[in-house]
Amino acid sequence: MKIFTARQIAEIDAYTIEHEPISSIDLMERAAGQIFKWIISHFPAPQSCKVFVGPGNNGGDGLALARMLADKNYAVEVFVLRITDKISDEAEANLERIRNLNTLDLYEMTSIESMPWLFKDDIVVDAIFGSGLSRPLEELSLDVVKAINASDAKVIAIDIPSGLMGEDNSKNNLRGIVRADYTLSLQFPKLAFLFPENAEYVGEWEVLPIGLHPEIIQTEPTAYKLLTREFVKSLLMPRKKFDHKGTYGHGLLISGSYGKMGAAILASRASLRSGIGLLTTHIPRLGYQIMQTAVPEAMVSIDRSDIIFTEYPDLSQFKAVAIGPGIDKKQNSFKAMIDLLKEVKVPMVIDADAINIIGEHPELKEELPMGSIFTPHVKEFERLVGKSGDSYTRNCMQREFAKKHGLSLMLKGAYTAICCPEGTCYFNPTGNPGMATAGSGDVLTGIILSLLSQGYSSHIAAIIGAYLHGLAGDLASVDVGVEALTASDIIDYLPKAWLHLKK
Ligand SMILES: NC(=O)C1=CN([C@@H]2O[C@H](COP(=O)(O)OP(=O)(O)OC[C@H]3O[C@@H](n4cnc5c(N)ncnc54)[C@H](O)[C@@H]3O)[C@@H](O)[C@H]2O)[C@@H](O)CC1
Ligand SMILES: Nc1ncnc2c1ncn2[C@@H]1O[C@H](COP(=O)(O)OP(=O)(O)O)[C@@H](O)[C@H]1O
Ligand SMILES: [K+]
Repeated sequence: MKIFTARQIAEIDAYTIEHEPISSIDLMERAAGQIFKWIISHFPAPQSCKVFVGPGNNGGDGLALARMLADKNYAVEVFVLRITDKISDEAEANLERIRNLNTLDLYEMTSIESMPWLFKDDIVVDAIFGSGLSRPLEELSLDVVKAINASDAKVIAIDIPSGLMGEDNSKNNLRGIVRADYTLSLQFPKLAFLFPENAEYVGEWEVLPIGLHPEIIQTEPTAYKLLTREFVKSLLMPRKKFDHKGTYGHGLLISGSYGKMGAAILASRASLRSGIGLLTTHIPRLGYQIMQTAVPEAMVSIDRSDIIFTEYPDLSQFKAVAIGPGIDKKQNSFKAMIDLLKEVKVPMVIDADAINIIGEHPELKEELPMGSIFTPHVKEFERLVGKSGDSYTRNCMQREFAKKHGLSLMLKGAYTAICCPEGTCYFNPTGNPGMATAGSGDVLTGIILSLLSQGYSSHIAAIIGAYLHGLAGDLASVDVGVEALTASDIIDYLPKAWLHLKK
């Protein structure tokens, strides 16, 4: 699913109005109708609704919604914030439609003095500003937002919480953003919803389709996409009857050190559960018996060191190489890593301490093999790319780094972001907080190595890997819950995740 900027959404609205064609007021009616349907199914009447309305079309949506709710016997009070004398034509038309209704109460607010008391059982509809917000809130709208945030009422934001910018909030006044319980986004999610620091404003969000024109949605370019099952499924390569294990490639996993052999086991098992033909896991000597016992399907390559990574096997037979899970950052590992980066010609997955080593030795950035995949979490990302104060800026840095070095850079988190060398950034919706547990990143590395070995190109391996990993975690959480979920559970649910993805 494409994610557009606020400016693009305005263009898509305008295109729809001209080419469907549909009048702006009817499109608004459609939007309000969708929100209305959502509210009556989640909060059936009778309920007390207080609708706060701003000067633009977001306010217009709120006014149309208020009429629909009143008609359905909700106790509706509408508060029109008189922020400016100008009010959009569609909002004005909807205001006219309710002016003489005796099924609702209409108030004009010129100062915070007329702010109503908000009760715990009230539903507050936030229709103050939508995607047309151009600057941080001030004066009356800021005061109203603060009052809404101070209440215990259930807050439903139309399209986007008022005060939140669709993309860049690095210069916003954070006290002037509605903290919604639910955000009902029209047709598309906003980029800002995917950043962790905005979760407290957005609450639970849902996308409500309003029938914007499919032609422009298809042709309008965007750098941001949210992964869907259909899209990920379309990337899968079918297995053919006469395929053999050579068809699915031989991968090399360099993993583990003294005290961290578990990482090698988790990544190996995940790789084998994701379709790889042959797997060799290179580990320090002392891990030999552990590996052979825990993962009999994997071949084992033994380092001369008992406890760390210091060398690697002949690379000619491998279709992909992954390095990182549990390797540590000792000096000899760093040296072996330099040689490896110089010699490798196949795509790599670079994770954990392998990322940290490159972060500590910036000169290594010049050696990064093209087409590789980096899988940092935020801390590793900062060591590799640099620090930033907010997620939007971090995302810009991430896209820039991926382009500059010609690689896929995946930033792991609740909406893992995968930035590709050509500039697109995909966000992964699968996964849950149960996956914030030791070793779940190692599992991801194993899955991606497996996909690369099978011949998937780098960014596609990253996309399928992230989606499948999160899906396995989601399916596991249904049975074991989020608290008890372990990285091994993610591996155990990979079979179900594959079946679910291919359904
Ligand atoms: N026909 C359409 O274009 C549709 C628009 N829709 C709704 O319209 C919204 C976008 O409408 P608009 O573009 O009118 O934008 P808004 O409703 O967000 O309002 C923007 C207006 O507020 C002013 N403004 C912006 N920031 C301000 C600030 N900080 N303080 C004071 N005034 C400020 C702007 O100058 C502009 O007049 C969407 O979020 C959605 O809810 C939906 O009805 C679907 C159809
Ligand atoms: N709240 C969350 N929602 C969805 N996925 C999550 C969440 N927390 C963690 N994950 C996923 O779990 C994995 C954790 O990786 P990482 O931090 O490297 O763990 P480790 O180093 O313990 O292996 C990532 O793929 C991340 O996207
Ligand atoms: K809003």
